[in-house]
Amino acid sequence: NQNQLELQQNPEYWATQLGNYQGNRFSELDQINRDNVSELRSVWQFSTGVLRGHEGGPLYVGDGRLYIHTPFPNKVFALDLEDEGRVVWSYEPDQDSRVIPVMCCDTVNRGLAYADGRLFLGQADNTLIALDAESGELLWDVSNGDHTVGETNTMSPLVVHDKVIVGISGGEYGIRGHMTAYNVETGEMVWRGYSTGPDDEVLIDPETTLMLGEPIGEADLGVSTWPEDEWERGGGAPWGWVTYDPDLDLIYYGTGNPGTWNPDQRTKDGEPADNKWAITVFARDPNDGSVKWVYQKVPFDEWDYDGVNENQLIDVEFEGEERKGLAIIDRTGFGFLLDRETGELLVAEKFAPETNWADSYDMETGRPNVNEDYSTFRQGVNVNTTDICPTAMGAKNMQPSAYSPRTGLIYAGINRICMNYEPYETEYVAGQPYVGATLTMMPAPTENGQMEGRMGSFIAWDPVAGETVWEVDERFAVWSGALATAGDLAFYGTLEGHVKAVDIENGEELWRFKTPSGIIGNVNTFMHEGKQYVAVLSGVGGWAGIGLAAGLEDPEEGLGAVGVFSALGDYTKLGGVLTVFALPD
Ligand SMILES: O=C(O)c1cc(C(=O)O)c2c(n1)C(=O)C(=O)c1cc(C(=O)O)[nH]c1-2
Repeated sequence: NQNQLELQQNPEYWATQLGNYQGNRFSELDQINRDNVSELRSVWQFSTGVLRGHEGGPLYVGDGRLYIHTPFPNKVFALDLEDEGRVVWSYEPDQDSRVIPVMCCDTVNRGLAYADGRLFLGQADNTLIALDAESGELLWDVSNGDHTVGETNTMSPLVVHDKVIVGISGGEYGIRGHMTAYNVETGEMVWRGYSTGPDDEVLIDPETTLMLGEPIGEADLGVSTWPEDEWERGGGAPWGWVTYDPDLDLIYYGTGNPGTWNPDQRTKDGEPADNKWAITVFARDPNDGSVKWVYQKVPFDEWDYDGVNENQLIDVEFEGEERKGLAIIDRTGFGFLLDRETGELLVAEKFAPETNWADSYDMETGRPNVNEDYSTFRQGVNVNTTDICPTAMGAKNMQPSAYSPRTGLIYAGINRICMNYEPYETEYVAGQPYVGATLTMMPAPTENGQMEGRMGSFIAWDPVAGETVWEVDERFAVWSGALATAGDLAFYGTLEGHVKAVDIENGEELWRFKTPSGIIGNVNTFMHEGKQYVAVLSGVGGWAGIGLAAGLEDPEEGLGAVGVFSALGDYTKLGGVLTVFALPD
């Protein structure tokens, strides 16, 4: 989209949730920098009036307003930046509250998209809407799914050309994932590509769609790699972020976990089956949805390693050659680097050293070398496989990472937790959970000098060398999106509610501020009338904060999240607040 591209190229704006199409969450602004960040102060705060987890962040497109959103009921606010956040307009959709209990991981929403004077929001109940940014008036709405069968929406749409592209959630309800494009002006559906099923519905051509750089060759793997009709309940919900390369004209996203979490129900002839195309990176042509290449990160998932984490598009030098790279800080604990033109796998190394479900990746086949001791399938149904690292939450969840072209490093908040996982036989009932596993979680083992019992860290990752350059321990999982700036700073939030700025070179903490609630949103920055601002939504929740958000107390509830984060309530409580920071005049 030409307007979105122009806005992204202006460093004063923050026009899309990930900062640019490439997903880099990097700002060229340097008014706030290493030397003065200690003076950064809150200039105003705004309470959204909504209690549960606040993900995503504010957009700024140069019109003197911040556009923010909330979790269910998905209110939208336009706030006047020149008048301490005065509400210019607000919009509240009318939604069926029966969607709340079918949202797996809190009633979160990852934010608005913007282009050509329109704001786009994917409501929890799958209604995709376009609002007039000037007035807040509803321009059109369209239904992208049915919440009565467990389909919901939490993701932020992405505008590419004249299309707004949106996925769907419901991997824990046996839905069939898809990515869909709608016309920006009318809301009319243009294409839909499913994650599982026959090629003509996934929009794969086995003769031309590549896998590891070669044509797939075999037809309908999205059907044949499942037992019977299990692909119809196959999950693969693409509920995370979409990135876009304007030169190659390709969009990139990953699909979530396959159907039930009980691997035994996804075998063929009693042996593991690939369950394609769950946990797969898709490169699609945004014009017609056709698939250019696929890479399945985890064939036959046994741990809920949803593959939806953001695909950062970065240009790298790899073995002496310039490559158009795609980097992932993946849920599996591995940092991947792929060629984004062909889908070839270049690097797969552990960024969370405790990762034990696989020892490594076979770079020829692109498959993980699974460790049988932690294979929940080999250990068996109704057997509790213990001390698997990372947990089903992944070594990194949806919290988007940042990339600085100045350092060539990726900055990410990560999770340091491990789990016990016991699969059990489950039956599909539309609109009911289709999970089939019981989980408990505990802090990952620490090494000398690391914070005892720490459950998170903030890391700088070299995506080409496949090495962690520095890391900072955090008490809880870091569930907030990172920001990197030309002021030599990296920012992130913590579940206790701190927003922190660290030295991008070594992770040394230079500034912190305690917001009113835990942070699972993303730190954004922009400039208005010569002043650089930093802004973040706080409001604890998400899967990590589900105990607080949904009032759960049994440690096994929230699939083990309630138990491992039970101490969180000692540090923070619920409540959505936008905090805007600037340097003193
Ligand atoms: O498979 C799915 O459909 C699905 C959806 C979502 C979601 O939409 O929030 C999450 C997950 N899975 C999931 O596995 C997960 O770890 C998770 C964390 C969060 C969050 O916002 O904190 N959402 C989700």
